[in-house]
Amino acid sequence: MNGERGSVEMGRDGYLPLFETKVAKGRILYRCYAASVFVGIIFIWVYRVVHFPPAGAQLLRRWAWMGLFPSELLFSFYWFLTQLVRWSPIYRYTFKDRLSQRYEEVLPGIDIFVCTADPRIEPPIMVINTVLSVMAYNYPSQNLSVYLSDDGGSDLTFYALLEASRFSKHWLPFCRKFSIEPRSPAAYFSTTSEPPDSNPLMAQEWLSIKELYEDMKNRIETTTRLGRISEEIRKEHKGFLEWNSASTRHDHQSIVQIVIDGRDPKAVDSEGQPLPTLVYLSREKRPQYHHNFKAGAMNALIRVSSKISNGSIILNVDCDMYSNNSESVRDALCFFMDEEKGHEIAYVQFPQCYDNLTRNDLYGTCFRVIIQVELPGLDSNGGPFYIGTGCFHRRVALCGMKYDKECEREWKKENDRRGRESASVLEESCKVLASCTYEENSQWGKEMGVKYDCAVEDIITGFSIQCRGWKSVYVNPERKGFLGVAPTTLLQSLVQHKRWSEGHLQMFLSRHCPFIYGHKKVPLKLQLAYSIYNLWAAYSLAMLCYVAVPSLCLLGGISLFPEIWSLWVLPFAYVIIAKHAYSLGEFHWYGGTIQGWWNDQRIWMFRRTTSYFFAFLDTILRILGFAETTFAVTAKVCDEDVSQRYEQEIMEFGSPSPLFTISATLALLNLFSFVCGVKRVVVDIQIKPLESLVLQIILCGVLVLINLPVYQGLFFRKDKGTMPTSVTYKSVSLALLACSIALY
Ligand SMILES: O=c1ccn([C@@H]2O[C@H](COP(=O)(O)OP(=O)(O)O[C@H]3O[C@H](CO)[C@@H](O)[C@H](O)[C@H]3O)[C@@H](O)[C@H]2O)c(=O)[nH]1
Ligand SMILES: [Mn+2]
Repeated sequence: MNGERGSVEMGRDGYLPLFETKVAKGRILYRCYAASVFVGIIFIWVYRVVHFPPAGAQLLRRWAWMGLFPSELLFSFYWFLTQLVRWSPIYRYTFKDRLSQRYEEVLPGIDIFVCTADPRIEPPIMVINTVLSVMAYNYPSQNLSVYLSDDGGSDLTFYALLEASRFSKHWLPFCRKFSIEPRSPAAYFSTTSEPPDSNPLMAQEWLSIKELYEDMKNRIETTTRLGRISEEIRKEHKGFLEWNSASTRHDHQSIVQIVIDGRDPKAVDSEGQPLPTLVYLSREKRPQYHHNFKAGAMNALIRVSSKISNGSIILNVDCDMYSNNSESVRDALCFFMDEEKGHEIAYVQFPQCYDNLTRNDLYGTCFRVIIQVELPGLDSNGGPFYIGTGCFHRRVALCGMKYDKECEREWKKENDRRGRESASVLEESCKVLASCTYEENSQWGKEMGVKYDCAVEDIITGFSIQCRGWKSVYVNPERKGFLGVAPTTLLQSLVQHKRWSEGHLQMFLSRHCPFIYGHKKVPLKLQLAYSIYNLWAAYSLAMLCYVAVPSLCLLGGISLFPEIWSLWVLPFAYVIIAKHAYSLGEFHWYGGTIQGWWNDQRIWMFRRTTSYFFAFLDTILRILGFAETTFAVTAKVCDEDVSQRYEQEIMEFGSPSPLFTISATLALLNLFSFVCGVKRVVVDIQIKPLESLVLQIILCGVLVLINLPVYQGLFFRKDKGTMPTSVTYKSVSLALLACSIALY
């Protein structure tokens, strides 16, 4: 995987940098390939122009041509952009031993934000596992503060956090003593299910800590199932008084509870070592105020934390993204504290990885190629984007400050930042900072903090930081920094992509468009790289055209591609084969299976024809004022049988959704066309027209192959995850309708 180490950067004047950057190898070969494909693409364009059906020709054929050609142009543009990020990817490596030699005594304060929104689909036990994993970083506890933002405003989550604070007194020493990984108890006990025999001392403690954990887990899960906090528990902490009978998720005052006050000399673990500060925050919610989803939560966190601990580095994780590597903080600091380049870095992004992936990754969630090629490519083009989780920020940059060469950070002054106010006074004053009215007539959500009014608040925020002159870096250490929960059903995955592609398109069409907002502020190649993702939704039209038009024309015997014996076939064949062979090679090189690649192709087709298409429509509607930005939170739990099918890599349809109707209709349409095309070959044996339809028959055949799971879901499966009958009826009728229109 790390075969791509190229030139090594050396420090000048004996100065040893805290990180190094290596350029990917084998680029010459790659560039030759890219150039040859490019030539092929040009030939395809020429073919399309030269063979444009003349005015007298079939009208349908002209129309189809006018659909295909722009689609091909769009695909070519997309291909061109994706080559830009492959041109010279770079990889970063850190020197943590140098960091601790130079800076161990003056390490900066780190504030860690964990966001949760709904205790039903983000179970409190999962949330606190993430909290515990970040409390247990290999980092001085007095410099670490963990904030849990609960947009669900749930006393169940608060209760779980209290339990976690007690458990942490034993968990943190255990992690420290035996240097275990990962430090989320759930993840640790699932990877290490037996006490290690090699170390009898550890085995003893392992058993007792496991028992403590299981007890806590049972208590939390019982309470969560019950759905309310018993009177006895209520008496245990003053915090519960913040919930009264009138408060609901969408209507309650701000709640700030400093569960562990790191300044308190009594806040120590079972070995007398200090504990990190731990804060529960649920910002005020009122029906008449828009809460701006996760962006709103982040901004409340930024303000509240500035009052309590004011760490100069902020780490932000989603509630399912536990820390899988206790060294990540130090990895990130190697960038920020590097004497030569550190002062210009605004954020350090880790990839978003998952711990519940199956071997062939049916829903293509792991983004293998994006994580291992495109993000390193973005890094070399001007900096990766901020992807909302697993990202370390410099506080001032996140708050809206412009990069300024003059203002290099003095890390040494950081440590005497703590105020003397008591915890309860702090709690009261923080409530104001987390209130609905605080942001009225302010720059929050605009020039300060995380930006509002975009479904991908993270991307747009990161981009504006880059436009203010800051750099960002991407780091993907051997041991993954963070692991989360990937969606386990097709619908969840498609809905997530709808949100993303919609947000991206929204960004492209807003004043934050990379080409406008970024003009002269970031390199052109970075603007182009953002457009790859910004235009996801727009490519849906090209894809829809390509999966429907040639098949429909096949039914009517209308030819859209060169005859099989013509030389014009060559560029088509070359481009298609070379592109896919390369993509398969790339996928495999970075550890994917062949089946995984095939699944990936399928899911991209689904996304483009459904999620991105709906995102496109919704964006247009929103611009016209008919729809609002929403944020459908991805579920992190599912039923037993759903998760079993997920493990077996059986595609989950289950619930009726217009997204499924589209993909099923397209799948059936291709099936009918393919059958009809093959019938022409076998029964009619008309050689001449056949020759001009061969490419269409092949295309259609490939589409049928890739859609096999859809036919299974429509007709052959009996389990609960099959296609709902309503979808089957709708799609069959729609496909038949389309076919009959094409035939007559
Ligand atoms: O009103 C809200 C909605 C969501 N969240 C939290 O935001 C996080 C991300 O939500 P999730 O449903 O898991 O979305 P994903 O699609 O997995 O999230 C990715 O994409 C989002 C933007 O679309 C980013 O905000 C996320 O950080 C990024 O991981 C979760 O921790 C939620 O609890 C809130 O705090 N408040
Ligand atoms: Mn998520």
